[in-house]
Amino acid sequence: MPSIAQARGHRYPVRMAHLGLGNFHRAHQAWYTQHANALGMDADGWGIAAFTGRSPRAAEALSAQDCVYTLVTRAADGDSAEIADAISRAHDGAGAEWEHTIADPSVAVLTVTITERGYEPAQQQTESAGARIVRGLRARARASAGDIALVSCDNLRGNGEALRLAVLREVDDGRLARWIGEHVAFVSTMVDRITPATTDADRAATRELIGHDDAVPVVTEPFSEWVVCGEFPAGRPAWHSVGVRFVDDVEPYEQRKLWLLNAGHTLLAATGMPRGHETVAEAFADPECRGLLEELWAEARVLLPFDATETDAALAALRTRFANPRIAHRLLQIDDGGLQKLRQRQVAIITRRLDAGSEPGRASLATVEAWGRAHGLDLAEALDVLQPGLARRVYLR
Ligand SMILES: NC(=O)c1ccc[n+]([C@@H]2O[C@H](COP(=O)([O-])OP(=O)(O)OC[C@H]3O[C@@H](n4cnc5c(N)ncnc54)[C@H](O)[C@@H]3O)[C@@H](O)[C@H]2O)c1
Ligand SMILES: O=P(O)(O)OC[C@@H](O)[C@@H](O)[C@H](O)[C@H](O)CO
Repeated sequence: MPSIAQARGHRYPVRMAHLGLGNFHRAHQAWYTQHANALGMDADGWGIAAFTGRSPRAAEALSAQDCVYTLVTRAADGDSAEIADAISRAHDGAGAEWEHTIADPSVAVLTVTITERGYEPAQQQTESAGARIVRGLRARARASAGDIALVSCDNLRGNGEALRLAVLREVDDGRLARWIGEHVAFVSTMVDRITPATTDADRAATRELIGHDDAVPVVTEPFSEWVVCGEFPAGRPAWHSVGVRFVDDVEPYEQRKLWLLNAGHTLLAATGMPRGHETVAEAFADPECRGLLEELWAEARVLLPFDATETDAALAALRTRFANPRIAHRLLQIDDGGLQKLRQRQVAIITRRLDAGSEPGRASLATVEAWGRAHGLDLAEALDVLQPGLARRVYLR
């Protein structure tokens, strides 16, 4: 393993950009890119220009150490460290470097992790993620820089299409809309790797592990998965050689991930926090929360197009992942943006079950009820805030 100091000397040429420089990007897309680079199948390798979504802080902190950082893989029985070097430069996404980078013909791929909220129109005067992407694409069209693939890596069903809509909503001129139609591919993906926010204890553990300071390490779990569906008209890293699966239909994988893992997290956050739990592992160890979680999984698994053996294997892996006591995944972090998350998770399960003529699911309703209570709403009000008319569907079956 190179040291941070050695890795700082070498930078891959920027051929990829990323919007939403958070921990997840650094543990997932950047990690797959680094491992593809290490195979040496592509002589130059792929460097990433990473941009922050809302505040410049993450870019400043990462730039201060030449964008090299420690990725700590935290298993139930110990930590291992690798030096991550696929990010070549980091910037504030609000600045002009964003347009320069997106207009660069060497840049073939833009990945995004902008959270579920990032797909909505901007509040007040802030630039929405869609508007920012359009600012970049306008510069690219002007520079005749050619095709690019936009790859959504957020926990959303049909995330490639959701990104396309979020971008097109911000386009007000027909020529640019046509250029986007001809030159921009929107790629959907299922992404999975539990990656909590970094704490001071994580920084101390990293120092212990590597023998020197890293101000911005990322701690993640051993499990990782990326399923991708779409075209890359200008090329991409050799991700297929490092475990990324390319499929014709990503929807079943998205549903499995959203309705088992993410809905499970949301249930543990909504029902675990009022019981005094702070992390996923704590709530998972509470028989009350665990019982509801198992019920939720029973409600969701019947909706999935996988055979019983495959779903059993996914659930067995999830039980191990959620029980990992060394990953301090805070329920408060999962709870943030709960409204948008519940719509993708519990509400999707409830409506699919109602569509199929089944009862809505006790555990899914209990999650909505707990979330509603925390926001001063009763169950019927919470259901209608999440989806107008849903309470009527649930009660008048
Ligand atoms: N952390 C995980 O375990 C994990 C796993 C799978 C998928 N994801 C996806 O990645 C997203 C980011 O997770 P993270 O752990 O990196 O979070 P983070 O808090 O570390 O980073 C979030 C990033 O998104 C940007 N962002 C937030 N709201 C935005 C908006 N409205 N417009 C543009 N950019 C915005 C922020 O500026 C920041 O760069 C999640 O919301 C989820 O959709 C995360
Ligand atoms: O990342 P969010 O904020 O969309 O949701 C919180 C968790 O459910 C999520 O981060 C999972 O840990 C992740 O999706 C695992 O791959």
